[in-house]
Amino acid sequence: AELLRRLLHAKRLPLPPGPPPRLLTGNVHQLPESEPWLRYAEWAKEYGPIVTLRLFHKTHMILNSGKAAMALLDARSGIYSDRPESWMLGHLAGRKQTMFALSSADARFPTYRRMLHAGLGRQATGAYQPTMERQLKVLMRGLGERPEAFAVLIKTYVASIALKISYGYDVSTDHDYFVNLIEEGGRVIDSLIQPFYFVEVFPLLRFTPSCFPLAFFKHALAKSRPVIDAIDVVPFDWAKTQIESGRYAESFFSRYFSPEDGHIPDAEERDILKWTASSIYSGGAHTTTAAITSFFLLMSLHPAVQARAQAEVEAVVGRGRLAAAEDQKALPYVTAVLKEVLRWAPIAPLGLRHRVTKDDVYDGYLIPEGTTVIANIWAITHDTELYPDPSVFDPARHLGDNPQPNPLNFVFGFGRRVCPGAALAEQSLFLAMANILAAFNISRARDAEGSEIEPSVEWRTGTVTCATNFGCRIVPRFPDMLESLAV
Ligand code: HEM
Repeated sequence: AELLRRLLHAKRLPLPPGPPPRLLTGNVHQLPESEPWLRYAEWAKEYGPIVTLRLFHKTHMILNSGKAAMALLDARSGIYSDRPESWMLGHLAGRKQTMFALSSADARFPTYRRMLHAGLGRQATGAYQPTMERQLKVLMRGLGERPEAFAVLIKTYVASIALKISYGYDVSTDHDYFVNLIEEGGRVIDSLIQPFYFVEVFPLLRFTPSCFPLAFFKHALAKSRPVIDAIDVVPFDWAKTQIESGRYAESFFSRYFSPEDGHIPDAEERDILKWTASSIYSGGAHTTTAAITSFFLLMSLHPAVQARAQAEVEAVVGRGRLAAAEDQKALPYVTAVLKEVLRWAPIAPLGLRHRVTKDDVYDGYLIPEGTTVIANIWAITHDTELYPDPSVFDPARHLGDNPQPNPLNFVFGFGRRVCPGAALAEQSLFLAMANILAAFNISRARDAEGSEIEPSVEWRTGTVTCATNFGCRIVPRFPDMLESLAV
């Protein structure tokens, strides 16, 4: 009765405030084309930590404080863990059952999460150490030989780990067939999300003939579908053939396709395996690549931080071996660098969208069922109450008796949808950062006269953001150290 009373009362409560919408289109005209998280954070100063936007008839709420995000997405995750529907990508492009889009009400949801937890959680990541170490050596030798190619070397390092863990596949070169295939598919998916398609607002448009003026989305789909489908199907078929031939490496795929108890997966189980295995690359590749790229940028800009971290690695690990996951506890400053990189430049600044499945009330405001809820992770990690002087890059804020809140609790998302790859990401980032610090000096790029160039960084706008268009100088500290890294 109390709940009913609360809900009836709730219907009369106001929505959290936001910029005034237009009659039909709502706030569509105010949405910024680039780095929207900055504008949302500005609006929060004017309207409060939760900002309501209306996009045509759909209500969106942006959570701009850690307090609101944790109170709703973590503490009430039972009703805040669904995903909003996407007609274009989910229904029409056939990606409704990817890990990222799957409804939390779907019977498969707990199975997906359980499988990824078992395959990527803290316990499992230890088994991937040899793979990571091998790829790390390839990365470090590559940086020694062609430092100017650092962006592509980072991408290959991350892709190699993801494809080995997911399918047991070895990436051969910087221009690997699988990597190119999945990257191309990812670009096409982005192109289906970025432009605005009317079918998202008027789903009935999906029944119109292709020649109908507003049905141009059908042409985009017809061109994209084969490229998108290949992302999940081609690696799946490859791994299946390997297992059937008896020559395969242990992987997430082999563990479920050919389990120790000899169980033969049925069609439903194979479909589940297809989507979960492919989410490892799709979820892990661009994110981890972007984080290592930010690390290079930030080290080039902050030589004192770099020198302190290098001294720590040298004192604990020395020069005779690579830093391993077990060293992390003894390397608090390097760990603080990792946290600060992800705080200063959160990789998924707006996370992934959640959907509320029941009317809710927070701080005197109504959050109606069906609302799309977005955590502005960038605003949270730049909240002056949590992180004084948030624009200053200072790893020391994470050290001492009173460290500032651990940003890893925000940057990987929230509640039942929290990133299942967080432990793996942390480990591969730690290994890359500690070992690169041990072996290289990173500084600003230089012009022809040898003067340092101030980088003019651009941040790509998308689900995953990444620093682009900057150069840096990467010089081996001890050349003989790289020579000893036989793969
Ligand atoms: C620095 C690296 C990474 C960052 C910053 C990151 C961040 C995130 C965020 C913010 C979400 C959305 C959570 C939410 O909805 O609240 C997410 C989801 C996800 N991430 Fe990550 N991630 C990273 C690395 C990885 C890795 C390495 C993998 C896999 C190997 C991975 C797989 C996934 C998957 C499958 C989801 C979807 C979960 C779901 O919808 O239930 N991520 N990640």
